[in-house]
Amino acid sequence: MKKRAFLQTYYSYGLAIAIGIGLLIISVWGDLKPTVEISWLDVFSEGGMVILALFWLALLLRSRPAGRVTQLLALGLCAIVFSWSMDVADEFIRMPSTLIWHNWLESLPIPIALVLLSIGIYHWHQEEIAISAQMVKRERYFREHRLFDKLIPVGGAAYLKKQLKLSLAESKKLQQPLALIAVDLDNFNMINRRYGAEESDHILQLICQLLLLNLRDEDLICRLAGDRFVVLLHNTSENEAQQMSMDLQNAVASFAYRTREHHQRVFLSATVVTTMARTDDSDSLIKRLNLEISKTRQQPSNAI
Ligand SMILES: Nc1nc2c(ncn2[C@@H]2O[C@H](COP(=O)(O)OP(=O)(O)OP(=O)(O)O)[C@@H](O)[C@H]2O)c(=O)[nH]1
Repeated sequence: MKKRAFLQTYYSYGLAIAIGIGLLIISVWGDLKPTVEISWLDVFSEGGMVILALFWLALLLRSRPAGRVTQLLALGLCAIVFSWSMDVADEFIRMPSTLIWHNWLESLPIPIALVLLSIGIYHWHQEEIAISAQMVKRERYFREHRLFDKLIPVGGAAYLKKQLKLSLAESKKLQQPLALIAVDLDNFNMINRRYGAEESDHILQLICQLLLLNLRDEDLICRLAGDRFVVLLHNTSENEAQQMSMDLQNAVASFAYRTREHHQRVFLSATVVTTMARTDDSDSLIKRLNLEISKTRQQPSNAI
């Protein structure tokens, strides 16, 4: 069983058993209230809170890998769901007024939950700092997961346009050169047909990693479309950008890869072009890059 599926089962069963035991305890000591005494408004609002907390728990367990942060947050949320469930049960069951300990079932888990959640959120914060350091070449000014590519964890075309607008404004203000490099894999259509979509997806992911390795921390890479990546180079001269584009081209050409199934050696090459941002806006700059790629491809020395 996968770790995430195991976690989901483990916490769901644990929580269901805890709630079951809690209900059993209060129903042994208490009596069912007559319908007229039940406050349905309280039942719905408290029930809604339980459903919300279950929703948070489900999102957490579905999205996070196993580990200390997940464990602390999940335990904290389980304690909240347990406490709020007991609160709902309290609306249906009347406990003898001489009993005081049953209130602990509702009130005790809450401070425990808050402590667990606080420690979990603190470690989550530390984890986020570490992840942000690794994401530095994929996000420059902001993170917007909806604009990130699902297959390859870098920004897509919409993210590139937004970042380009910000970079253009910044380079104008600071009077610094802004260079762009486009890397387009050659004959990727053939790779797709020969090795299948799954293998080609994997190759695209690896190529993106390879390009990332060859960039500086202040550069930003996005996937403009299919097999075309664009790199934004802040405060970079044309000569520096040309040198980097040659490095990227050489990196792709020397990419040594064997397919996962039949271990066939895959050879790749890329058409790489460089352009400097001048007076144009983000749309015309991207258009210019695409045109440069087509022109370079049509040159006889690049005919494939
Ligand atoms: N596996 C995979 N293939 C993709 C993805 N996006 C686009 N493609 C494929 O990439 C190929 C791009 O085709 P073209 O634009 O003709 O590029 P090309 O075959 O590299 O041709 P040239 O660029 O002219 O060398 C097509 O076969 C697309 O199906 C993707 O996310 N995954």
